[in-house]
Amino acid sequence: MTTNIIDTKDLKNDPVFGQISFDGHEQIVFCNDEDTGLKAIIGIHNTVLGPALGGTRMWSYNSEWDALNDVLRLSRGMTFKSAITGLNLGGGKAVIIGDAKTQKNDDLMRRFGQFVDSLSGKYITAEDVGMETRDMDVIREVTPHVTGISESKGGSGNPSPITAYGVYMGMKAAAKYQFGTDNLAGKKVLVQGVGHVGETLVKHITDEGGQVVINDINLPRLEELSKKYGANVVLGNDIYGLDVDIYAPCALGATINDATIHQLKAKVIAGAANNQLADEVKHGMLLKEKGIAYAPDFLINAGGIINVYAELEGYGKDEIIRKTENIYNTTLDIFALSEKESISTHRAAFNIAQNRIDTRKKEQNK
Ligand SMILES: NC(=O)c1ccc[n+]([C@@H]2O[C@H](COP(=O)([O-])OP(=O)(O)OC[C@H]3O[C@@H](n4cnc5c(N)ncnc54)[C@H](O)[C@@H]3O)[C@@H](O)[C@H]2O)c1
Repeated sequence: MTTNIIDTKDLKNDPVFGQISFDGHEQIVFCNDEDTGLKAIIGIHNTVLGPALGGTRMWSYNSEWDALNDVLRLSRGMTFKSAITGLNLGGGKAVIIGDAKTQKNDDLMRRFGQFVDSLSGKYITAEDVGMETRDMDVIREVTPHVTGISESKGGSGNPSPITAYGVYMGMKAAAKYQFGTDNLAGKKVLVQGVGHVGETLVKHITDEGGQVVINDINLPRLEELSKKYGANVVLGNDIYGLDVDIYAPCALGATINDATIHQLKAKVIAGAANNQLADEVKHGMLLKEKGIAYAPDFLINAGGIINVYAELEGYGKDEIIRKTENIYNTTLDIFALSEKESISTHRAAFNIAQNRIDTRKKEQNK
C-alpha cells in the first residue's frame, strides 16, 4: 500500500505530548493489526498508586484525533477516580476505533488482549461503552490482565448496577447538602441516558418516591422504561432548561458546557457520565457561583471500579457495597471542603486525589 506523503504543516502542532488532555501521561500505546483490522489506543496516565486500570471503549470516532483525545481524557479521569476512592490503582483506559455493533468479533478482541498482555500488567482492562462481559471473557483467553469477566468464570460480572448504586449514594449526599434532606421522595430528577447505569438509577429513585423524567436517543428503550417505572419522557436535546430538582447525566460527557450551563434549573447535578464538565475549571466554578451542587462525576461513578477491583484484591460483595456506600460520606466531605476553601467541588475532589498520589510518590522516592 502506498501512503501519500503528509506535509507536517497540515498536522496540529505537537499532536501527542502537546494535547491539552495529555496532562502528564506516562505512556500511550498505539495498537495496529492488519489481519483483524484492529486500531486501538491504550492510555496509561499514572501508575504511582498501582497498575493503571480502566475500561476499553469501542466507538466509531469521527477521527483519530477524537479517539486520542477521548482516551487521554478518560485515562486521566481514572487516575483521580481510583485515588479519591482510596484504591491502590493508577489510571488507564483504552479505545478501539470502530462500530461495536458491526466490527466487533472474537479475533479482534483476542488481538486486543494480546496488546494488553504485552504491557505485563501495567495496564489492566475492563468493560466500557461498546463492550460487554462476554468480550472480557474472550480477552481473558489471552491475558490475565483483564477484569469484569463473568461471575461463572470467577469474575465480578457486570459493574453497572454497582455504578448506579454509587451514583445514587452521591445524589443523596448532594441532596442532603442542597435541600437539607437526602430523601428523594417528591424530587423531580432528569435522567439523561437510560442505558445499563441509567436504568438502575431510575429504579433506585422511583423506589424512593422520586419523580423521574427520562431522556434518550433510543426511542423503544424510552417507551419500555417509561411503562416499567412510570417515568415521564422528554425527547430531543433541548432538555437543560427543564424544571427539575436534580439533573443526572448518564449518557455522554461534556454536557455541562457554555451552551447548557446557563439554562440549568436543577439545583443538584449527580450522574454517571465521565467528564461531565466540558471545562473543569471554568464550568466547575460557574456551577458553584450559580449555587448548583455538583457531585463530581469521577467520585460518584466509582462503583464500577470498586466492583472490578474486588477481582484483584479478592474481597466479596459485602465489602463492595460498603466501599460504594462510602461515596455518600466522601461526597459530603467534598461539599464541606469546597465551601471552606471557596473552590469548586470538582477542584476539591481533585485536590484530595492529587494529594494522595503526591504523598505516595514521596514515600516511593525516599
Ligand atoms: N457502566 C459502568 O459501570 C460505568 C462506570 C463509570 C462510568 N460510566 C459512564 O456512565 C455513562 C453510561 O454508561 P452505561 O454503561 O449506562 O452506557 P450505555 O451505553 O449502556 O448507556 C448509555 C445510554 O445513553 C444513551 N445516549 C447516547 N447518546 C445520547 C444522547 N445524546 N442523549 C441522550 N441519551 C443518549 C444511549 O442510547 C444509551 O441508552 C457512560 O458515560 C459511561 O462512560 C459507566
